[in-house]
Amino acid sequence: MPSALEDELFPSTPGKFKIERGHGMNRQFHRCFASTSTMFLWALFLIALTASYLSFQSFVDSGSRYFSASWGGIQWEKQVRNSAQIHRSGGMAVLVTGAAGFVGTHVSLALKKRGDGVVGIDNFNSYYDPSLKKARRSLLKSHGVFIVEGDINDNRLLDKLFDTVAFTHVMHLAAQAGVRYAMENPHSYVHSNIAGLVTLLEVCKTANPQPSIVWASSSSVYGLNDNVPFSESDRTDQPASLYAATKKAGEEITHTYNHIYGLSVTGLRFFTVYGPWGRPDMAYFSFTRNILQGKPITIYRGKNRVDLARDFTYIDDIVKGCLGSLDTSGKSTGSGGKKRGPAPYRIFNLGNTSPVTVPTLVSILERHLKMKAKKNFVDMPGNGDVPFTHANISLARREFGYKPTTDLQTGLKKFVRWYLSYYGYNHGKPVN
Ligand SMILES: O=C(O)[C@H]1O[C@H](OP(=O)(O)OP(=O)(O)OC[C@H]2O[C@@H](n3ccc(=O)[nH]c3=O)[C@H](O)[C@@H]2O)[C@H](O)[C@@H](O)[C@H]1O
Repeated sequence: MPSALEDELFPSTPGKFKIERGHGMNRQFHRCFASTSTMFLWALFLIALTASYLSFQSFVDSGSRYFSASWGGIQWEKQVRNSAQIHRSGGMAVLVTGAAGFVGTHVSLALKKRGDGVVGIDNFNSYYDPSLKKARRSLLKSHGVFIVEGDINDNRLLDKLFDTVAFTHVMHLAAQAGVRYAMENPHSYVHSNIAGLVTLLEVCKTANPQPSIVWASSSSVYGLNDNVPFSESDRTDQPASLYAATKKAGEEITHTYNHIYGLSVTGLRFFTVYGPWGRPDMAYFSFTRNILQGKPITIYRGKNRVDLARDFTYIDDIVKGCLGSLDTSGKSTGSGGKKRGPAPYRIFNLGNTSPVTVPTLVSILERHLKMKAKKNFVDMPGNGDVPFTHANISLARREFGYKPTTDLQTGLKKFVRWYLSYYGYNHGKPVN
């Protein structure tokens, strides 16, 4: 015989109540009460079931994150320590964020070649083809540089890295780059350029000893400034894109950490960096790809059909600027999260000082590729672009002898040579 409760919870047929259970007000009331409590118990049961499913799911998620973490363990620590070994007297141990990126790869290589210790960190995101980032990683690996796969928002990983190596410097190049993409995916800029930066600074501030920090700001912070050439003292409170706004915010945020915690900080305003192993999202790179594939390219034009111009800067010059900044960065003064005295806070333009228009860039590429571009000229859409950039580099020259030596013609020649060999072209034709 089923109990009364069982009977209520699991009525054998829905019509059963009507037929078997009584008549009159009392019965009606009982029936109503019984069905309400049944529903209530069912609801409780379902809630409990959902809650246990969700907590199981989160256990599985965190468990798999833990077990599939691509960092940690004795072997991993050994790789990190080996990569960080210094092979010259007075050398530095540098943590390079965004090491599988364009600038990150070149800077890591240059540091390693002169005997500094280098450990990279990169999240290998898919903003552009991750296979290019993996190829850069292989290049670095062949020179003894180890890149940890992880995100700068992961403070446990950063803490672990600082526990493993007493980094003297951080070269912070990890960022969400690209001016126009900010309209498509604004949150990725906040995630990397703001939240990631703060996570990194929090770890650096408590590290003992504190490292000196050199990081990538951008020429885009000048925004609508029209003082030419752009000097570090010019106004930077009129950003034209969210990308620029996050880089400007980075300058303010790093200033705060310098002021409160005594971190030595140098911000570098890069001017449209180009060269071998570059970024496929940038104009010179995507133009090259399209010209070779016979596809049209879009060339933006400013107000009154004025050509846009950029102070294109070759990667080797930028690398010299980065190394010069690291070498002259001065020490952080804090320890255990406390400031012990004032520390350097610096900002430098790293540009080329000779702006070139975008149509001229295209004609140089046509010459090197020996192919004509199919050009579509369109009015510059309101997507964050600025009409021109032009760097005054006298501060960097004075401070660490920064002197760019590669003009666009020469730099693009080197880029095209790399492009053709990397993507397997022979005399302009793809090699199968
Ligand atoms: O100095 C910086 O701080 C930034 O430099 C770079 O931004 P930009 O100077 O905008 O470079 P890039 O995209 O190559 O466009 C170059 C020119 O081609 C024009 N452009 C672009 C695309 C296109 O299809 N057509 C076109 O005319 C375009 O209008 C522009 O005039 C970095 O990407 C950025 O991450 C940041 O580091």
